[in-house]
Amino acid sequence: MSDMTTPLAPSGVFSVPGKDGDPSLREWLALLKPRVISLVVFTGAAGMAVAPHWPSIPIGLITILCICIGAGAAGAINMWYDRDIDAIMKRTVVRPIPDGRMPEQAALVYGVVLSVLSVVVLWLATNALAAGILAFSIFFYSVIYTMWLKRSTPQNIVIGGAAGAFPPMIGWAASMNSMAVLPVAMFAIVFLWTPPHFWSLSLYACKDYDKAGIPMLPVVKGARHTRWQILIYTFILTAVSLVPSVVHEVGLTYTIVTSLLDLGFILCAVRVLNDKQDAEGVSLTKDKPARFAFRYSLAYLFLLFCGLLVDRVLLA
Ligand code: HEM
Ligand SMILES: CC(C)=CCC/C(C)=C/CC/C(C)=C/COP(=O)(O)OP(=O)(O)O
Repeated sequence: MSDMTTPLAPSGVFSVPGKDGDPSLREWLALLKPRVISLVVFTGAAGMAVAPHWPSIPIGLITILCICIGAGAAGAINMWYDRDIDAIMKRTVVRPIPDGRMPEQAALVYGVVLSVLSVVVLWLATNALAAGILAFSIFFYSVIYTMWLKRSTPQNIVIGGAAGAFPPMIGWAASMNSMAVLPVAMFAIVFLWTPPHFWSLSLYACKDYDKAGIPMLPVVKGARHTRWQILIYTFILTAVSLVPSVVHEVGLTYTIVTSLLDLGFILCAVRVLNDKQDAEGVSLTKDKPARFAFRYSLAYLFLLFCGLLVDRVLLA
């Protein structure tokens, strides 16, 4: 267990320029966490598409681009602030800043400029509501989660998960310039999905987080506690995932697809709970059920939103 009383702060020791001169396009792209934001952007596009009225195709594309750039910019600010801990963890040491391929100030300027650009363009192209939620999500992820919660509480993900849950509301607001039950339900689904998504990964990345002094749940409360929390949140998620059906915003297709996905997620969480490897309170890094649950979480969210799209758009 780590001493959580003195969270690490960025030290400024990585202010070296890129190894081979200026960073290449590859480094600039890597700062945007492209793989992670692909799913974030998909949920945002889904929020826009399930709304009763669509914006024109150019405005729709600009909205998707702004969510993409805004989420990526928040990721760049996250990587700038986390450069000290990213240099300690095996999973993140290859990132452009700790690897010395990206000057740290350049990453910060890039993140801030792209954040402002994405919000202003979205405002001009759509409305203040959509732009305001995007601005709040960027602030929430880069300041509230990254600079505060991540290093100070094991509940970091539970609260910080809100940042990644806003894109469906941004998409809907871009289409409608108003809010409704369905986008709020989509927010709640992503919000409640985040703990089982992340805690599954944190079970097998626990040593890294411990080494970096980050109070992730398995580091502070142990693996058994985390396994129970994954199961509890999975149950809550499965209940909330059916809210769109209960409020008659979707039909049988979504309900069937989501019920099957829910069943699979519960089975994953039960397997994670029953994993005996840490019965002595020690978590090993080769946690196969947790690795599977993490991958399943990604498929779950993608397919659930596909179900929603099929139900609301194709079969409407
Ligand atoms: C605070 C909330 C979240 C945390 C702390 C979190 C954490 C993580 C971490 C640590 C990884 C591994 C990334 C890597 O190895 O570079 C990851 C992967 C991923 N996350 Fe999350 N996540 C969160 C929310 C989300 C949300 C809201 C989405 C999408 C809606 C998402 C989608 C993904 C995807 C697609 C990957 C896989 C990336 C790959 O294949 O490399 N995450 N997440
Ligand atoms: C529109 C908008 C701003 C959306 C935000 C999107 C968002 C919150 C994505 C979160 C995804 C993510 C990789 C979190 C990891 O945080 P981490 O820093 O704990 O993970 P790390 O250790 O891999 O850096």
